Amino acid sequence: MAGDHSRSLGKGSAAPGPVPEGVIRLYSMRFCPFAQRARLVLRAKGISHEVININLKNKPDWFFEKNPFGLVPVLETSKGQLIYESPITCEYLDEAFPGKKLLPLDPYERAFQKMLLEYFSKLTPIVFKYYVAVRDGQDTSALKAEFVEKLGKLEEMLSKCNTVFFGGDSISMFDYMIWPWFERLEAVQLQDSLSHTPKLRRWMEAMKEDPAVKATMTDPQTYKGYLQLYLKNSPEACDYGL
Ligand SMILES: N[C@@H](CCC(=O)N[C@@H](CSCC(=O)c1ccc([N+](=O)[O-])cc1)C(=O)NCC(=O)O)C(=O)O
Repeated sequence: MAGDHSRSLGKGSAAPGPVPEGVIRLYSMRFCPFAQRARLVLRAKGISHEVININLKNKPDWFFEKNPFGLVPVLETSKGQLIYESPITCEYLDEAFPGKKLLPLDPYERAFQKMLLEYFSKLTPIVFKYYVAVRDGQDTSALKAEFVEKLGKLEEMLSKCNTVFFGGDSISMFDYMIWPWFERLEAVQLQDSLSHTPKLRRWMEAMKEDPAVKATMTDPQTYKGYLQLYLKNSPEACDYGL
């Protein structure tokens, strides 16, 4: 069965067959933060799954039949149903499978997590832009200031929660939704942005203890190696380190 660390499928590869009964398939890429969201939820809920990695710099034609936008993550069920867009894949997994519910059951708490996620979605492009600017030797001070300011608001939100995690004293969906970007801060040289956010630092330490987080963790050096190739559009990027 294809796993999290399998080589990616590229142009010319045979399309995978139907998904076996009792399993869900994730189309992923080892270094994608959006796909990592789905991998975290699959692990946290103990869902039996297989992973097919896609070479995003040399995509197979058949992949566009899985997602017309050609992006990972995508879920495929044994009934041939396809689900994409990372928050939608994660909510689907939470609803369709038994076990611990990661989204709160209370309608306001659910809405709160979704509002936080909407806010967080404004931070993710800055991380990527910052890394590109560093690589190109550009002045990064404005991007850094914008990131620090937005992180400060997230710190305030966590402070108001008055708990270790955003949804209480145990991990919930929003924590998993944002973790992949925190894991990459060192690789993109933004870790010092956390110097004025003690609550977020404590949250990160607590996150690192979670089994799903541990199982999907990649070291900063490997991320750096991947990002350098990805930004050069190298077809080797997605298989970096294998
Ligand atoms: N809304 C979608 C977005 C999904 C998405 O964009 N996926 C990238 C793969 S991730 C690209 C990547 O490696 C990367 C690395 C670092 C950072 N960062 O540090 O912020 C961001 C992205 C992709 O498939 N791309 C394929 C394509 O663009 O053709 C969702 O929520 O599902």
